[in-house]
Amino acid sequence: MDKAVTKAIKQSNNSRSPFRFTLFGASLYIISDPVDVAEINRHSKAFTLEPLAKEMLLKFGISKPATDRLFLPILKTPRAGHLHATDTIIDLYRQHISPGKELDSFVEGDIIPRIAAILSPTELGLSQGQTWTISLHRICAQALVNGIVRSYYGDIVLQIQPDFAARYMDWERSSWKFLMGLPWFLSKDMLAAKGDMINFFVEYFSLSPDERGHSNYWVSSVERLLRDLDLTIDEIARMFMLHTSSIIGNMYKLSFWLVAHILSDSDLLSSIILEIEPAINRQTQAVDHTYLTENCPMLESLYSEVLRLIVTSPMTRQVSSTSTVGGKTLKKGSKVLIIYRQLHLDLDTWGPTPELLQPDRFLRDKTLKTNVAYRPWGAGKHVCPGRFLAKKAVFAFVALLLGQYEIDMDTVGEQPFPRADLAKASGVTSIADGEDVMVSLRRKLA
Ligand code: HEM
Repeated sequence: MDKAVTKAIKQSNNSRSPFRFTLFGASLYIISDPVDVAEINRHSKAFTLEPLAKEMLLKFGISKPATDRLFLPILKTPRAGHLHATDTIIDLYRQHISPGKELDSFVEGDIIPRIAAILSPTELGLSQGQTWTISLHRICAQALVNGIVRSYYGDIVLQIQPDFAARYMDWERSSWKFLMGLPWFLSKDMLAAKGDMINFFVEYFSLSPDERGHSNYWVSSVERLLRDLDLTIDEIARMFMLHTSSIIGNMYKLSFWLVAHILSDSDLLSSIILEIEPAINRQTQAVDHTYLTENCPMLESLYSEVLRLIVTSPMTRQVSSTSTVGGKTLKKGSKVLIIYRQLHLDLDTWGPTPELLQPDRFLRDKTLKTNVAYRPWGAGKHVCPGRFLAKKAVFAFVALLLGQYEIDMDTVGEQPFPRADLAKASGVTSIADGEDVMVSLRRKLA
């Protein structure tokens, strides 16, 4: 999709005005001017997500009556007031993982201990002096898919699905077939992976709270809400599968790109190790996540720069009242498509070679983070509620990996920097097939 849209923008003489484009048979307006994108994000009533979200739920197997109930205002929830269940679920994310005590206790009590356990020398079977070679993609998925899923649903996940990450990857690899509506006989792998994921959640939500042995504010609040709306267990499973994909779908890929960039530049590696060192205790595996997010300017700048280059998520909205954007009239009922990558490669903002990574770009210019051409988390009503959690989890992962191990990209065979698969537009860019890198780990002295 990225290639097709870039080509279409070039064919329109790099015009930034909204233009019509046909994608997989559907007609859309492509919006690529950062100012127009900001306009659309500001007017969430005129450019709405609701009909598209409903379409997705129906396609994902939620019945029509249940989908309708998910969009009816619920008055009895004290905080939610007039919100409907779909908005209430987003509100619950914000209550749970916006900066504050709830987020800190989730990060300290669940997230860091689980990532630390997965990355511990004992778990990896590494004794002092030994070197171990492992796929970087695998270690990122172990820590930031298995670790995060267990933080949300508890360690019972291990019993229901010991390698949740591997099953999730099967779904991620094949989910484009679902999105494109391929017939069943061409989608057997996707259907099997989707079925495995749904079965996991059916099994989980069939357990009593005692049997689960773990409770998470967001999971139990959303479960209660969906049960109150009389969704079936199968529908509850499907809803959680969709949301769990938002929770785990991007952090492991972001960590992969972040660590790959750090390892490919020895000066950058040294400066980041120096920055994170005070935040990690190798003996206890304790991580000071506040220190990491407040006192590591180079890591912070690199994180912002990597996000700029790897967030490809397309944002779709439906025009609910005829509006003018960028001098063009967009008719009610039409759809708009914003590809964040187009903003993030804007020549006026990022200079003549926007595709090149500059680790200290955001350190040199502190205004860039709020520039209209920088929106890795979206903006407006639908801005990502998980951005604070994502940063803390990814920084903790980087600190636990680089703080505990001497780590090298395996240069046997002279691996070039891994290529991204820009054809799959799913949030953070995936690693192209066969582009994983091997890294060798040696335990540092405690
Ligand atoms: C690297 C990590 C992540 C990236 C790059 C990312 C990116 C984004 C973006 C660009 C949007 C806006 C989409 C739109 O406007 O249509 C979004 C929305 C969303 N994100 Fe994230 N996200 C990440 C992590 C997370 C995490 C950890 C969670 C939950 C724990 C999460 C939950 C959500 C949800 C629920 C929405 C929909 C919000 C709404 O519709 O109001 N994300 N994310």
